[in-house]
Amino acid sequence: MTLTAEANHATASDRIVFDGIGKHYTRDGDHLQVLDDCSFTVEPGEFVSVIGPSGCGKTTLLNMAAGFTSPDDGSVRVGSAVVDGPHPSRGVVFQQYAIFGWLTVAKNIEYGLTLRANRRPKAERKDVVQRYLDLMGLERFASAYPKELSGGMRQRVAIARAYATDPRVLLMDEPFAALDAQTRERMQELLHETQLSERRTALFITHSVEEAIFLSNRVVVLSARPTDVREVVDVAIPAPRSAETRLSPQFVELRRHLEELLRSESVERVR
Ligand SMILES: Nc1ncnc2c1ncn2[C@@H]1O[C@H](COP(=O)(O)OP(=O)(O)OP(=O)(O)O)[C@@H](O)[C@H]1O
Repeated sequence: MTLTAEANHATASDRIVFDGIGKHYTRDGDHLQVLDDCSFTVEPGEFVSVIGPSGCGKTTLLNMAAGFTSPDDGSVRVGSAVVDGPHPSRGVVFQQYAIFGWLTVAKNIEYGLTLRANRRPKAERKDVVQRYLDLMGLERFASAYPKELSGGMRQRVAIARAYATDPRVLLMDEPFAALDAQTRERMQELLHETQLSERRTALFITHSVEEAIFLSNRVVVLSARPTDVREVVDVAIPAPRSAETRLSPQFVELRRHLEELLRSESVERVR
């Protein structure tokens, strides 16, 4: 099996297009041009990671797709619609555990399905919650509260909650950055397995080259600021991927190539 974008859920209306994005911030009265004519596409059902030098604007791009911030130039489109604000059709997972401490695991997963914009009948909600408890290995923790869970488990709840609302696209901003190395690898494997069964259109921000390769169909490498796309790399490694995949010559060669690209961008920046 390959990790191609033959979508289960995804349709052409789930394509994410970053088209000629420009964005600046004003800091201490100075103009900081972060993004400059940055363009790339996430095809329906595709999992795309974005990597780039520190501070190059990765989170800014994800926030634009989420509708939390808008570009100065260009546009972000999901399908034919220009993103102009948050919408439940775009699920977001952050680095911090953005789950509710006063709700059980099951209630956290169910939460989005109880909101007016996305309300489902009770029986359907129960099925959806069960499905994502199973997929994320949380069956035994359905009635636990977040404070009783490890960091990795809390992130599983956050991911399950994002999937449960059946979003057209998933936007994930370094969701595993705060986890220890072993938990992080296990989480990557879980997310990879989930992606194989769900085939959502997903945009994933990370600082980890290895994580990007392991999870993705393609990796977008951003340049140093003012940022545009330095290279888009295809990850033609068959799925399902496993711990051994990380040791394969193809994986190691891709990692070397991407690390070299990042290094050259960082060097250019400090010059
Ligand atoms: N609201 C803001 N006001 C001023 N500057 C900002 C704002 N948001 C981001 N920046 C600056 O814009 C640049 C890009 O930020 P962003 O968080 O998008 O980059 P990033 O690539 O995700 O960063 P990191 O690699 O540290 O995760 C950074 O220099 C950041 O300090």
